[in-house]
Amino acid sequence: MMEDSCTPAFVEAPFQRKDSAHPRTLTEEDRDRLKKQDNKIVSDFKQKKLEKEAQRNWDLFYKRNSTNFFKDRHWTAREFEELANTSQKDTPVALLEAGCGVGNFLFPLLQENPYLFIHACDFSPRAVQFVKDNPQYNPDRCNAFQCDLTKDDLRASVPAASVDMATLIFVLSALHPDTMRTALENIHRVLKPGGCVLFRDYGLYDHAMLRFAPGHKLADSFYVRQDGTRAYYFSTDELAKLFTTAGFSVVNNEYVLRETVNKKEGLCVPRVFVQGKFVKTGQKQDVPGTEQDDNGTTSIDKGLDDAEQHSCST
Ligand SMILES: C[S@@+](CC[C@H](N)C(=O)[O-])C[C@H]1O[C@@H](n2cnc3c(N)ncnc32)[C@H](O)[C@@H]1O
Repeated sequence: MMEDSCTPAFVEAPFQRKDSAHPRTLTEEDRDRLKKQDNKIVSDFKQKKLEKEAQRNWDLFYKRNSTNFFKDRHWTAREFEELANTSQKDTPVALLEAGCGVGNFLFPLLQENPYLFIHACDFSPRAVQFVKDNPQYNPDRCNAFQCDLTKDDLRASVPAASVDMATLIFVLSALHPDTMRTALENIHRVLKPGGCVLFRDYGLYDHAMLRFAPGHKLADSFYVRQDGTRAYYFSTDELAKLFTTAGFSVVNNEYVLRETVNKKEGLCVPRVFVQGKFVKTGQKQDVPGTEQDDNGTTSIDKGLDDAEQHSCST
């Protein structure tokens, strides 16, 4: 199985995979934590403020951390065979990295696969500037631009139906659930017919989700970190529904279980991620009840610090 440079050591967790049923068995303690989170939901007023300040909070995140927070993701070509450099490919492949951050995904990939051209966007202007300032940034192979996936039409920077693949790596979880479909439809417009989205993000009952203290829950599966950035924890079923309603068909969609080492506490923690491949079909389905209900804030016990709350080192 895949190994990642940003995690010193991990082993695949000994959990069972059962179709679309969730693979993790919750303990009494887990259930208790989830119940306590429900006792203190973030107020509507604060929720609206978080939505309004989403861009600012991510920009401040990059102001604090610059390019030092996320480590380069060297695992992606191993996890997604579509990204691998195969000798049969001699024509350029266009890729959109939606929510590119400071380029931890795109620079290793550009190095690995010489046939790729990457359009890379993020709604943090600071993150985009870090990408452009990277010595590896080459405008002949990369087009970095600022964009809010939920508001700005991607076609202003990427020709319609021109992209072979799009990647969403720990990005959709940062959006408010009500805006996820809009973001997917936006990506749909720039994909070629038959083009695909390669997806990896936080999964339901991930360790970080269970560790949120009361006062951090915004809605079902949706939380706010200490720094004001938000995180949604997906089930594979709702992910399938979301992509289907936005005009994609499901090729792969599964939970990925990992154990990561928390160096600070010397602990091995169970992580749950979701990984999938979704292909553009062109037909959108209106599934009733797609929209999430909106409910309306330190962490249980000692709580998680910023690094742990953002941890996605897989
Ligand atoms: C966890 S980072 C992932 C970055 C990158 N994909 C990687 O793998 O390193 C999530 C990124 O999503 C971006 N983001 C959040 N909401 C967004 C939105 N509405 N439009 C565009 N980017 C957004 C954030 O600025 C942040 O850089």
